[in-house]
Amino acid sequence: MSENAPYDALLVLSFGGPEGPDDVRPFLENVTRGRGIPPERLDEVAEHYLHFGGVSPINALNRAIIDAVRAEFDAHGIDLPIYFGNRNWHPMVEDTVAAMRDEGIRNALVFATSAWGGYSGCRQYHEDIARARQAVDGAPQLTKLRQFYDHPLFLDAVADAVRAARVELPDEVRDTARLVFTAHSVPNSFDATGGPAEAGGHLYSRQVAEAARLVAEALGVADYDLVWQSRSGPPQVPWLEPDIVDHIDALHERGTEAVVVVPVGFVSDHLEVVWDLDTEARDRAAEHGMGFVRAGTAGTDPRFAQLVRELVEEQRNGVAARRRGTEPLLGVGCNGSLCAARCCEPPKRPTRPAASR
Ligand SMILES: CC1=C(CCC(=O)O)c2cc3nc(cc4[nH]c(cc5[nH]c(cc1n2)c(C)c5CCC(=O)O)c(CCC(=O)O)c4C)C(CCC(=O)O)=C3C
Ligand SMILES: [Fe+2]
Repeated sequence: MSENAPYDALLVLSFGGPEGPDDVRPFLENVTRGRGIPPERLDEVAEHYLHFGGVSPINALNRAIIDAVRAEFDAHGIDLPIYFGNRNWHPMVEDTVAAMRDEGIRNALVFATSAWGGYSGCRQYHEDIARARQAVDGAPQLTKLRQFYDHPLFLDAVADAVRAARVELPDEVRDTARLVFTAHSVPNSFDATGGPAEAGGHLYSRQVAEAARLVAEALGVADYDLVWQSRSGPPQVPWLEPDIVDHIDALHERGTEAVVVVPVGFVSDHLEVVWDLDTEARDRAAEHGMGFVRAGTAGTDPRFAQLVRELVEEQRNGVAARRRGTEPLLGVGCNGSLCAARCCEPPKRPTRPAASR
């Protein structure tokens, strides 16, 4: 096939999540295989899923994003079929890529549901693409679209979600409520190797920090915090800190009366949002008598579908990239090739201490 063949489909590639109680354990095993996550942590996370009947909201949210992108494509005369595949749960990306081949797809674009660079948000999706192609004879060519952490449509959707959340706070604390951005923590060692080596590392945390700054700027807020959530690995392995729940304690100590929590690190209200924020962080704030609201995520905003269309048009038609930030912006790769040589190279995984085996 010619390198210049037109693109003939879009694959939406995501994390995946369980759809019932029996899925929870096998899903968690898929996520954490070879990752050095302690079994106690898995028991705890399984409980979080079971609390919601073993169903993660993530698959339904991704299907809603796909419906919105379909409508956006139709409105703009883009006739690409849209497929859905996941890293960790059904529809698994390997099965989706096989179906794409069977339906005659030769050269597809891939939108991964993470705005960020870094191992988990970018390189691991390249790896998923490579693994799926390896599993499927005659797999289509798959070109991953870029990171979008500073795209105006993403930042404006987040800023409007903050405005909408703030209104829900009681009048007395609305103006003084502290803006707290949060994103998924990662091991420090993974953050350190994020991005191309010559760019200085820490691509993920730098992009998250810049997105938070740009959203705060759009809101006219000078003073805000950026914290992390959903840490998992063994306690002796350092991850990005502070944790959101510890931070709520710290803010309470300082006399903060209310918080607006902004999950800028996530595209949709999946389990890490509805458990770690809407349950754990909210309960802690309530214990302190603090006001608490949580902003929505960008995935349900109509601008999110426009963003996906713009990324497709950049790749398909050479339309210029729109962005507000200045951190390195990568993420494009064909058939699982990395953004740059050794980009986001994963350090050796921490192994579990002998005593816990
Ligand atoms: C940076 C990042 C994103 C954002 C970028 C992106 O969106 O891609 C993200 C998203 C998500 N993480 C998710 C779920 C989980 N992440 C886990 C574990 C881990 N995440 C990590 C990082 C990230 N994760 C890391 C470094 C680990 C340790 C294991 C490893 O080194 O790989 C575990 C294992 C159990 C535990 O929590 O310990 C689960 C269940 C879900 C789905 C939720 C649902 O089902 O609704 C989503 C969208
Ligand atoms: Fe995660």
